[in-house]
Amino acid sequence: MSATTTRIEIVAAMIRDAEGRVLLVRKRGAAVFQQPGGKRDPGDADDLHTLARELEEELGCRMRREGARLLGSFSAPAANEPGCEVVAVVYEVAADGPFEARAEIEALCWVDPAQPGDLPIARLSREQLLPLLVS
Ligand SMILES: Nc1nc2c([nH]c(=O)n2[C@@H]2O[C@H](COP(=O)(O)OP(=O)(O)OP(=O)(O)O)[C@@H](O)[C@H]2O)c(=O)[nH]1
Repeated sequence: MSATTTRIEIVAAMIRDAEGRVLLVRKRGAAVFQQPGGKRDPGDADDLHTLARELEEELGCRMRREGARLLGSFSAPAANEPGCEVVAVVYEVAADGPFEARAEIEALCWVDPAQPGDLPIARLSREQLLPLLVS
């Protein structure tokens, strides 16, 4: 990416179920699935606050701050904004469901990180985040 590439900075979540599958979401009108999360708001106290707010808005679930694990910062070409780069601070977190598609989320799915198959998945998730969970 060049120095002039527009960066989209987000906080993103890896949420796993009892079988180890990872929760992905697809925004309305988008072609690919990606991690739940989103951009920071000025009123957010910290990144976990951003994440809890986004997860509640998008999925109606309650994130647990305790046990949150910072996985790192990752970047890739943005899924929905041509020519932009997404830079994501990513946490593995637990959340209490039920999980349902809300607000701008049209669909959600649980994916085996070792075998995502041919589901359309954003590059950040497919190339960098899902592989972190494969031992
Ligand atoms: N949330 C999220 N965004 C991602 C991921 N991968 C990726 O390329 N992106 C890009 O980053 C953009 C972030 O926008 P967003 O829609 O999640 O942010 P937001 O909820 O704050 O939206 P808003 O701008 O409508 O308030 C997405 O449109 C997408 O192009 C990902 O794993 N999670």
